[in-house]
Amino acid sequence: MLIVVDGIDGSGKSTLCAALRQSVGEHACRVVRPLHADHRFAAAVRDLFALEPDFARLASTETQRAVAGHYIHQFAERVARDIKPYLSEGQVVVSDRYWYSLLANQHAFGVDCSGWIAALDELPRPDLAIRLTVDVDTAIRRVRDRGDDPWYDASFLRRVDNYLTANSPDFGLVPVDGTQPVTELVQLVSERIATRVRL
Ligand SMILES: Nc1ncnc2c1ncn2[C@@H]1O[C@H](COP(=O)(O)OP(=O)(O)OP(=O)(O)O)[C@@H](O)[C@H]1O
Ligand SMILES: Cc1cn([C@H]2C[C@H](O)[C@@H](COP(=O)(O)O)O2)c(=O)[nH]c1=O
Repeated sequence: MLIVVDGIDGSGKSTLCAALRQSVGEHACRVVRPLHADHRFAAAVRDLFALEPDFARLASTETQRAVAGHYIHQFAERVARDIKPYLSEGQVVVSDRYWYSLLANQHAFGVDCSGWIAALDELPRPDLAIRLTVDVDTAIRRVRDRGDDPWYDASFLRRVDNYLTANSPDFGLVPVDGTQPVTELVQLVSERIATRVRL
């Protein structure tokens, strides 16, 4: 079974994924982060931001398209390596992000990746995909309280959020209030999983 937890940075994805693994049982459940950025690559991208503060506005450049292509190919490779074999073994795989937020991030940079959707839709379809909803200011405050210095600003995250909100029905992403206590989120997701298993 494939469970996807998506949402903007700071929405609580990693926290919920870890709690779900505890709830399902560590032996039967894997948490994967197929979009987690390669540190050297991410550092190089951040250097570009430092050199050119308007980088996000130069999104239609070949550089940003190349970054998008890198993330999409890396994602497909990680799905093949870290998700598919474990689904075949009957494990529960909980994916922290899926291609939904990948496309949302590219959209926020101004790169239209809608041409990729048909190919991405060939990858394993989640049995349940939720989008944790948290307002952008709360999300950024959470990231800072966590001790991180976000590389994006509120307007970037708002563009990501708007894309995810607008495309949730088409992507089959179920919105879930991410400000609820983690214990309640785990219970809610577990109930939805049970419903689907019965179907
Ligand atoms: N339901 C919640 N209520 C209150 N605080 C939460 C909740 N879930 C997570 N947090 C806190 O918010 C912060 C961000 O959570 P987390 O790291 O899980 O978000 P994330 O969506 O995985 O972020 P990123 O995409 O940046 O990795 C953490 O400090 C976490 O403890
Ligand atoms: C720097 C940078 C990042 N992204 C995307 C790639 C991923 O979807 C997220 C980062 O995910 P993480 O779990 O927080 O590591 O951001 C991008 O599309 N373009 C970029 O330049």
